[in-house]
Amino acid sequence: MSGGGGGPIVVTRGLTKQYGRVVAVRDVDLDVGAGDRYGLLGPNGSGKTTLVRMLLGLVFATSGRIEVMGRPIPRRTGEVLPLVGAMVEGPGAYGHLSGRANLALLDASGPGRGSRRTRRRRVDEALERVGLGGVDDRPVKAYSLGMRQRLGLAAALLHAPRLLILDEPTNGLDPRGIREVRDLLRALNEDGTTILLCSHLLGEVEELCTRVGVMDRGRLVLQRDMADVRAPTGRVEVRTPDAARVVALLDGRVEHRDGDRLLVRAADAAELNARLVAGGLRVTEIRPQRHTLEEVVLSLTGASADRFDRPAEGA
Ligand SMILES: Nc1ncnc2c1ncn2[C@@H]1O[C@H](COP(=O)(O)OP(=O)(O)OP(=O)(O)O)[C@@H](O)[C@H]1O
Repeated sequence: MSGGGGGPIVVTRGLTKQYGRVVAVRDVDLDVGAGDRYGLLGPNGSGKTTLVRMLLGLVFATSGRIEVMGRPIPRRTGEVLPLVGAMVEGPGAYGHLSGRANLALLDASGPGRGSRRTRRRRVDEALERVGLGGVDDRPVKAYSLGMRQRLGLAAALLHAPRLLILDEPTNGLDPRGIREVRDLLRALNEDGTTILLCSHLLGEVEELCTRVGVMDRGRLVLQRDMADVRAPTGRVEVRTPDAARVVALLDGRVEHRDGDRLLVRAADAAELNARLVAGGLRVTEIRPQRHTLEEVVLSLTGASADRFDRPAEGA
């Protein structure tokens, strides 16, 4: 079974989950490779949460199989969980305790041992990493949603996981918080942590992820490295005040014209530019055409981009 970037970290084959008559996840073959920042993208109700819950052994599949770090789930979930940091249940915490006390409790129940001082440092470091280092001892029930989200992340980071699984990690954060979480996830990933996150936000996945999976009504309808999604299409976008003459010069290679903008079949923008200039034609702008993730997703799901920002009907 092949993974995405490095060796396989999460692999599913034919994974299906049915709740009564609702098929929440249908026949999914997921491949997350070591070192990936994998974004599982899909509108609300498309099955992302159910899928990641199955990976963690929290929900049992109806059929299909799962391997996380080479171990079959759910049979060997117990071996895998100490290597995984997860925030999928929403950032749950005891409201009457401080963030630090919540993490200390969690740490005490976790796999990592060590002296009191080691434990204290581990908690402090996790708080520091998510930007809650200076937080006072007010109870979690007084936290904003953004602070709770950060605390949930800190909990997922406590034991230096090899794999982080996060469901909508920027939920409730303001633009600055979103950027901080994104930077944090990039830094963790550079240190070797594989990241699998669910999101209904195209922009978030496009910005952060190296690999993308798109869910649509329970199916994984696309799974690709972002570099391939964003690869040049073999066409060049040209803007020129001499559009009619360019069309004549290139004879049949112009696929589309919109005023002074042309779409030209050509592999190399620099070469095309040289040819136009040599022909005495002026070029205002020229660049290889690339598809955005949004264009790729829409061509696959045939739906409006709006579906990624609000609940799907009848899902
Ligand atoms: N415990 C359950 N019992 C019955 N149906 C469920 C259950 N959990 C999920 N579903 C259904 O399965 C489908 C997929 O839900 P899921 O929560 O996995 O989607 P999602 O993409 O994560 O959406 P969201 O972002 O809203 O959580 C939905 O139709 C949902 O109603």
